[in-house]
Amino acid sequence: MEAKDGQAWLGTNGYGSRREEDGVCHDDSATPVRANTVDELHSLQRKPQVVEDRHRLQLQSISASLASMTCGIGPKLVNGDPARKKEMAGKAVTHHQHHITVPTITVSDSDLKFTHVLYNLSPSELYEHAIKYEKGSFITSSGALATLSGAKTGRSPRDKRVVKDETTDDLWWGKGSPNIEMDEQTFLINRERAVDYLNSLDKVFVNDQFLNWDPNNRIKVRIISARAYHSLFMHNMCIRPTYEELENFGEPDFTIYNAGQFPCNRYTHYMTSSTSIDLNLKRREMVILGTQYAGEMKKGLFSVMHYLMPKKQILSLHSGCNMGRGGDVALFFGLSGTGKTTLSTDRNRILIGDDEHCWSDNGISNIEGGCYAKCIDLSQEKEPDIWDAIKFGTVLENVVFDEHSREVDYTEKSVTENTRAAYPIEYIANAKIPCVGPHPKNVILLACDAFGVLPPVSKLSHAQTMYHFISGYTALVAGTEDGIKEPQATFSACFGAAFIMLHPTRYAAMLADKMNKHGATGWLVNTGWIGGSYGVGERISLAYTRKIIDAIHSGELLATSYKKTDVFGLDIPTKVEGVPSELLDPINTWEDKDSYKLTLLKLADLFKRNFKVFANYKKGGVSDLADEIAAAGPNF
Ligand SMILES: Nc1ncnc2c1ncn2[C@@H]1O[C@H](COP(=O)(O)OP(=O)(O)O)[C@@H](O)[C@H]1O
Ligand SMILES: C=C(OP(=O)(O)O)C(=O)O
Ligand SMILES: [Ca+2]
Ligand SMILES: [Mn+2]
Repeated sequence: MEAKDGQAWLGTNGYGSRREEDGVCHDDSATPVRANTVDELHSLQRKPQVVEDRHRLQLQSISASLASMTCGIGPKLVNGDPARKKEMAGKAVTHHQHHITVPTITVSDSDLKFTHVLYNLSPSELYEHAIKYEKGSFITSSGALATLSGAKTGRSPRDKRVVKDETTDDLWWGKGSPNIEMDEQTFLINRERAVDYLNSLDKVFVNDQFLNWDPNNRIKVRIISARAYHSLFMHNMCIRPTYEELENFGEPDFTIYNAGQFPCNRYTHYMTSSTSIDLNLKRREMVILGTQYAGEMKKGLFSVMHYLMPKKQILSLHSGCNMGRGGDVALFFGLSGTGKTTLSTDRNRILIGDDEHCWSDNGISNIEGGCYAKCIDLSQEKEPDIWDAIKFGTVLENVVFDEHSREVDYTEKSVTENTRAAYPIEYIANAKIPCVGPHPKNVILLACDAFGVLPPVSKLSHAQTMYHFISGYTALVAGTEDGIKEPQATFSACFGAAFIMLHPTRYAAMLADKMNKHGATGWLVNTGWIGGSYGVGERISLAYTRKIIDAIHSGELLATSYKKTDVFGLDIPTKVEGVPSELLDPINTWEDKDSYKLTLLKLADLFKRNFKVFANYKKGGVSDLADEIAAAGPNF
């Protein structure tokens, strides 16, 4: 390129302000930076945090949390990133080097080291830690943080243990219960293992946050973990304190020690694998060993709420919740994968929460501050709001993406089918903040029936609502890798047997009472198969299910005409706006009518057998209703 052309080019590309009178190019159009070295320049970039006494108090409180049970004194803690220490060396900037030391006679090497505390970091800081130190962390094309949860890509309910002592006598123990017992001593052994592991690290992440948007029944939780992924996940999923709230946080009501990278010791009593999730309600602590699946923390805290809230006559619910513009609230119960998150996230309604709620005398409140959506086969067209929520700050677990463009392929199951996105609830455009609402008008029970015999929608009597709530049915198709399989029926009491702490009838009695008092209507919606079981039929389209849900919300379905089905005795509408009427009765969509009847009876039999244990249960407060509820199940 010739000089002349070069000058002409210079003059038109935006650098026109360069002075060239003396023939020399001066690069002085802007004020120069006040720095003599690159390091000095970099130190200008970040505004230091103001040192306050609260840092010292927080460190003391965290040190107490991390104290070993045997020596009773917490580790030496330093606020801030260990990597910044070297950078700051020899500088006057000591704001990140606040530490606490307890005068002791050092008897072990671990007393000589410092552990850095990364306290309530921002998403930006957590991204940087994840990307720098945690293999498998990447920024996707939409700005989300892609992470890997390691060997476990789902929860491990068989490894959950609950300490049995005088405070937990009234829990649900024994057959069918999710609460596998453990003694206090074993809990302390696992706790010590987790604490030693965390203290052996250079740095730990600490989140101090809240649960429950009902200000009168809010609890303070502390999560101590070793991964930025875990800290960002909980930042998104719990309620984020304001600066002032954090300043006055004080001591937590409940603490999680997440040492998920480190296994439990299989020689320890009660251990049946290298994973253990241990809940101690008296100590108000949970220990996680041997699993990095982040959902374990979220659902672990949910178990705690299932214990604490009913004590205050507040019903804890494994349900999604949204509200119409006119203030009508709907609950969506259902087991994993049945549509709580998908259907509570609705363009035309305000989202209160996707998974965990409380129903008190004042109405509904979300327990969490975020949502945890399944991402498998996610599409922008079908689920635009969830799609748009997957942006900077969102944790994307176990997804597969293009190495170069970082576009996520949501159809890809090579890591797991349980791919997930965790995002703060305000990432959904029409979220209700604070996440509270009035008493529900509709209670929708979701079942993904892969047998394809339950109607797409039925209106439930009061007794039927209780029957199906206690049954907690869904049927999914087991692992895809072994080819086509029979649908697997699952019955999970209260649509959340893995999380409830008291006998199911206790929650059912409260639900019956509240629905009665506030005049809520129960519905059963099958988000699963039509036209045959898995392998023959197909899953009902999300578009049709949304039409059905719209008709429930609008009141259209209360006004329409109904007919009763055989066997299950369900009332099904003859017409739903926007849904072909022949779909509404499953017998119409099955080509092989004999096979339909056999499958229907088979499912009814599974329901009957499952319900036997509850039919005779007289202890929980619904005993007077027991016969009526049992009679509301299938008859054949
Ligand atoms: N008709 C339907 N209704 C609801 N969800 C459906 C339907 N068809 C397919 N799906 C898919 O099923 C999954 C439901 O999962 P999700 O809403 O996360 O369940 P939950 O929150 O109850 O665990 C989503 O991936 C959704 O796209
Ligand atoms: C996070 C979970 O909940 P869900 O699938 O109901 O969203 C889970 O069961 O691990
Ligand atoms: Ca969900
Ligand atoms: Mn859920």
